[in-house]
Amino acid sequence: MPTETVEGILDRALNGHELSWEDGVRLLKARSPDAIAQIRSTADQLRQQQSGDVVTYIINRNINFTNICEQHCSFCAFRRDEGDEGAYWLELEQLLEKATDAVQRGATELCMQGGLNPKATLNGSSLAYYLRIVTTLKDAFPQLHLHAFSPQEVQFIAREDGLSYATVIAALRDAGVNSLPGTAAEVLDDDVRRVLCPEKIDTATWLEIVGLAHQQGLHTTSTMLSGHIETPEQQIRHLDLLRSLQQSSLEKGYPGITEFILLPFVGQEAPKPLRRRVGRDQPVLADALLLMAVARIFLGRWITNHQPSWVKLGLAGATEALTWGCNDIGGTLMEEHITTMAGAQGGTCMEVETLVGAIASLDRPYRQRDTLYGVVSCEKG
Ligand SMILES: C[S@@+](CC[C@H](N)C(=O)[O-])C[C@H]1O[C@@H](n2cnc3c(N)ncnc32)[C@H](O)[C@@H]1O
Ligand SMILES: Nc1c(NC[C@H](O)[C@H](O)[C@H](O)CO)[nH]c(=O)[nH]c1=O
Ligand SMILES: N[C@@H](Cc1ccc(O)cc1)C(=O)O
Ligand code: SF4
Repeated sequence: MPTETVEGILDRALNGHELSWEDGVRLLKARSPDAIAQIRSTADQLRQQQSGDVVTYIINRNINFTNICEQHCSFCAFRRDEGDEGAYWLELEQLLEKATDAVQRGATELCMQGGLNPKATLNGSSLAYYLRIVTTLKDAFPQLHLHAFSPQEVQFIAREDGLSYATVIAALRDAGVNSLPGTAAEVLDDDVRRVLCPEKIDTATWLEIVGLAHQQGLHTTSTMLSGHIETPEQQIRHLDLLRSLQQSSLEKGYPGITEFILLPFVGQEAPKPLRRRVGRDQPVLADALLLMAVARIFLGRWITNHQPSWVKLGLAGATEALTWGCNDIGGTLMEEHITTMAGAQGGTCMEVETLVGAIASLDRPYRQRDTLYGVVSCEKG
């Protein structure tokens, strides 16, 4: 059978057909400027059909409560051993101060994740320690959305305390966690994971924990760490797994994945072996843009919110991504450590005026959203 043209594949996508893995790989391997322009234009049309012209943003704050981590992911410049220079572990009062400041600045969300610190326990329990963080913040700010703890952190707590994933997720939820970040996905391919994050949960476990979070009534986001050793085939396999997981969660009437965020690898200060192997310090914008466009086309109606990372691509790069299928510019973040420590150039904080200015520069309307893409009322409180 002759291979279908890129145009043929894009036509099918525009007509609402689901693309196969082969179709996706074909698109990602396109090299001619014409084909790439067609992919961009299709992603932009689908963005328009699926989420309209409005570009959303969120007022949120990152809090990374510790960088002490027992794992050694080969891309991670954030982690430290206890006692290392730069190792930190925030007290509850410091978390409360940061949350108070965030609320005063209009935040609706705290995005919280950290290192995997076996000493972070309360009465010998890792879960009790995490629950105390959650209840402390929620008691002070019940209205604040806690978007917290990656599937890897859920597995860490479960392992430390000998509990099931479902028990951990339910306890976090009952204490006030409102949704889970879909980090630790990296590339959902166990060959890639053996090199990138050999100590992390495997592909099946990531999918299991995110599926369980949905089953327990929590939305999650989804991410991909791109631009290191992975192949186009592995990138599409990752998107395919996200799409199937979303189909299965929504079919059962569970909440699902709210958005897809591409996280291009920043190598500058990353540990030397991977940095040398990848051979570049900053992401290649053109590669990230093409992948974001293909993600919009491939995920189709199943995941309709797409966010670039201004931390990793810079605000100009993230703004350009809004014309390659993205419909959200992300959060104000207020602070960012993980990729900034890896040498990211995009900055650590954005003012609302800066984000909406970037959106307006494309003549697109903007709107503040909450974590689940709901409307945030204009009243300031
Ligand atoms: C640092 S972890 C924090 C939560 C938890 N320790 C975990 O690994 O799930 C959050 C995510 O940051 C991203 N990240 C870390 N280092 C990065 C780098 N050098 N470039 C781009 N993204 C990075 C990875 O995708 C990782 O899953
Ligand atoms: N928090 C980081 C993001 N994006 C996440 C959003 O800000 C937000 O938490 C999510 O959309 C849920 O509402 N992207 C990064 O590259 N780095 C971050 O630290
Ligand atoms: N994935 C997180 C955001 C995030 C991404 C990259 C990071 O380094 C940190 C946080 C989310 O779901 O919102
Ligand atoms: S990515 Fe997360 S688990 Fe891996 S070393 Fe960094 S902080 Fe630890």
